[in-house]
Amino acid sequence: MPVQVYIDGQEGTTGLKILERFDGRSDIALLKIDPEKRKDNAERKRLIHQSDITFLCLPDAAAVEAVALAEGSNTRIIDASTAHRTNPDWAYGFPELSPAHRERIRTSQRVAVPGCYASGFISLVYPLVQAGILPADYPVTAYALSGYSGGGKKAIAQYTDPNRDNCFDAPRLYALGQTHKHMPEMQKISGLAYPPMFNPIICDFFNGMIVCVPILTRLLPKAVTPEQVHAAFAAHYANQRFVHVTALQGSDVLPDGFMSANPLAGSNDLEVFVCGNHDRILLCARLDNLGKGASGAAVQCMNLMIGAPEDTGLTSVYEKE
Ligand SMILES: NC(=O)C1=CN([C@@H]2O[C@H](COP(=O)(O)OP(=O)(O)OC[C@H]3O[C@@H](n4cnc5c(N)ncnc54)[C@H](OP(=O)(O)O)[C@@H]3O)[C@@H](O)[C@H]2O)C=CC1
Ligand SMILES: CC(=O)N[C@@H](CCC(=O)OP(=O)(O)O)C(=O)O
Repeated sequence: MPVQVYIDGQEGTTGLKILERFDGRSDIALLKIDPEKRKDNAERKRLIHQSDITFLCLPDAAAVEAVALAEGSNTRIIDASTAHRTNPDWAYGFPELSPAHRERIRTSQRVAVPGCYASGFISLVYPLVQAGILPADYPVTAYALSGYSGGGKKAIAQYTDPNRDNCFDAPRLYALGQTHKHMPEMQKISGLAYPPMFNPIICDFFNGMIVCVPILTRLLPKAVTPEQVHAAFAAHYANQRFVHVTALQGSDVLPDGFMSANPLAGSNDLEVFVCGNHDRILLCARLDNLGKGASGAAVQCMNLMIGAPEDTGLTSVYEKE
């Protein structure tokens, strides 16, 4: 019997990407809303109640509303929005963080999909806090590059407008007031005592992302080398299908010295890089903001929840091990 799945927000950037990942699956039966009725609450409620799994690919306020509409049903919800990521009643949808995270996702009625920047950040900081390398009160800073699809339909329309202003040609800093919406989950899930300083940059390419976290080793209570940090990541992510700890990098990061933000586009991969030197270690996470940063992670969570192989419908640029 196929699992009945409804996507609330099926016409949006994330909703459409989830649909793409369902191509060819016979274990799923999709419940589709008439596009004319996509904001009709009675129709949304009917489909949410009819489904076994509902994905929410909506702005935060509409996601909260959808959860209220689901009341009284047994529907399991996977929310791609920011609304429930720090809510203790919801599982945080990042199975590679620990066996406990994977198990909670598998058994939960409510799963929040991590934010794209947060996925990169947490993949770097959580293992080091757990390993006792990074103290909870370390003054963590992060900067990140994102393709414009991370801004949803509105940003895509701005960037693809043939008459756009030339300010869109250049990378643009934003969230300069240090209030980016991913900061609460970055802090809480990583186990940090304070919010990080976080500076995102939106760029003129469709999808792809790098999140960077610099570590000044002289600020750490215990001496640590890049080799030890690399070993901690390798142990933490051993045998994960989608999280890859790349070889320890020297000061020249990649063969030509550049790290591009888009080679994982379309995949559900996340790569961890340990760069820099003994004084200044630079951690980088590279992912597709629409893949492991959104729809890929959402589908991975669903696979766990319905007992399907975790990688069904998901691609990796790495050979299957
Ligand atoms: N893009 C990304 O990289 C990521 C996005 N997310 C999150 O996923 C969610 C969706 O984002 P994204 O796909 O980018 O957004 P989009 O703006 O591309 O799509 C949102 C969709 O929701 C629909 N919608 C809005 N209000 C309602 C409502 N009340 N009832 C039903 N449908 C409604 C919109 O309809 P209409 O067509 O009328 O606009 C639109 O189709 C957001 O919370 C976002 O923060 C998460 C991770 C990454
Ligand atoms: C480039 C860009 O605008 N990115 C979005 C984040 C995309 C994302 O992952 O956001 P949620 O998962 O929290 O919806 C932003 O900074 O608001």
